[in-house]
Amino acid sequence: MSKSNVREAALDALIKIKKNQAYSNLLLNEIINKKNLNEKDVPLFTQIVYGSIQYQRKLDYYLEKFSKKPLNKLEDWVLVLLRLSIYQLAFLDRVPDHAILNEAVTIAKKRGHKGISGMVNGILRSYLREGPPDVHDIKDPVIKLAVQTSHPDWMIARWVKHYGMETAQAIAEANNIPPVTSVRINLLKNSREEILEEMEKEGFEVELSPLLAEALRIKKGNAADSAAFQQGRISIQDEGSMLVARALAPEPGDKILDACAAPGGKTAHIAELMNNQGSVVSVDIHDHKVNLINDQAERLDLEIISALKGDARNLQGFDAESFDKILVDAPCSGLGVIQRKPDMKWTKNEADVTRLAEIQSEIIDNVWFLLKPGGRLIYSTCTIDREENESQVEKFLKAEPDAMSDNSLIEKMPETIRKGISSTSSLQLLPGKYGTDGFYIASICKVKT
Ligand SMILES: C[S@@+](CC[C@H](N)C(=O)[O-])C[C@H]1O[C@@H](n2cnc3c(N)ncnc32)[C@H](O)[C@@H]1O
Repeated sequence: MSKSNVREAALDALIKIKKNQAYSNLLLNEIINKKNLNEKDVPLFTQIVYGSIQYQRKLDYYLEKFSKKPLNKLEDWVLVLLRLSIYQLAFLDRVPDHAILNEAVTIAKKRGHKGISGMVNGILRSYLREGPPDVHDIKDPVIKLAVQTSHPDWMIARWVKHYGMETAQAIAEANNIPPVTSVRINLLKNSREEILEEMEKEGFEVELSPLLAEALRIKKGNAADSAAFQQGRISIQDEGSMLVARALAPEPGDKILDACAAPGGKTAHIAELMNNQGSVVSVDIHDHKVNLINDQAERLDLEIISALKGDARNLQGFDAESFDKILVDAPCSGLGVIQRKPDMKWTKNEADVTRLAEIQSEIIDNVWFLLKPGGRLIYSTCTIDREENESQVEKFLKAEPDAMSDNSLIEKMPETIRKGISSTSSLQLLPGKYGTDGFYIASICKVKT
């Protein structure tokens, strides 16, 4: 397959992603198969698609300088074609500039009228002649950082407000670095050393996790292809996510409620830590997602998990004070996982944060009565927004007379992380800091009255 076909495939993928408002590996695989892309072309295809989304804001800043029409007046496919072409010119050096320009013009001729191919030609030629506009010319520091690191202004403005300029910059820069892939060892089936040795023999490059005794970091290779994954002896999971089950500290024989459980990553980890003894009731609001929890449980041979459909804002059929520990891994804006899902920068907005914060608060309020006195509730999200995190927990603690922050959380966290946090009952992992996703974890206990 020629490189131009790879670019057409990337164009189709980006148009679909724009239309569906979601980047997904499933969609990329579908296009790879449909377009019959060779294995050797897949990395370039993926890089063009991923990079054009990741750097969209910066690419638009470049395009705005050379386009006579405002970008929102261009047809979707034309804007996408311009973005992917500028992305290659600005960020990739393995294809010569003239080839990128010629192919963009050929695609524009094939899909549109002469005026469009002329416009594409003009914009790209001007970019090549004059080079990208200097981001340093932007006066407003928030907008400058937003363009430099390719984020929406509102997101950067919130991080500056919540964390200050320096940390906001570190977060935004970390979002453009490839994420760490880690796997969780099913310690009921094998030791970490056994898996390390086995995966290395299979050709993977693997490292011990500096944070968790049940985790490995995968430096090279797709862990889903390993025998250990296919035989239910490991799971692919971020280490930040693993720390949530550690914070819950489940013990064999416990009765646990996982109130927002699908696809079941944390549920499965909890059941493994319980040595498959006791019970984990795993609820999710979506029917099809409940099946995913069952699939996990079956794949890993975890028999103590009961998955069911339910709305955690109004759970029926359980006795009050019947659970030893509750996990609320709440639906959230996901702003801690932009490294993995760059499309979220363009699909989420501030209203989503506020809407989700309301749901989160309803969920904690409504599951609280199910916790035994002396029990603990872990509230976690994969976002870094204070409205969904600290503010949520503060509000809950104020409203519930029998709720108290649980200062034993810190003892359950790895030494490296302990050193870097000021609270003993909650922590905010920021992207890039420990090689994890951005996660918030808070521990709340129910006082015995
Ligand atoms: C962050 S995800 C949970 C991830 C999961 N804990 C894991 O580790 O695999 C949040 C989940 O909450 C579910 N959800 C959203 N609203 C809910 C509600 N009102 N009641 C129960 N589940 C809900 C979503 O379907 C989604 O699967």
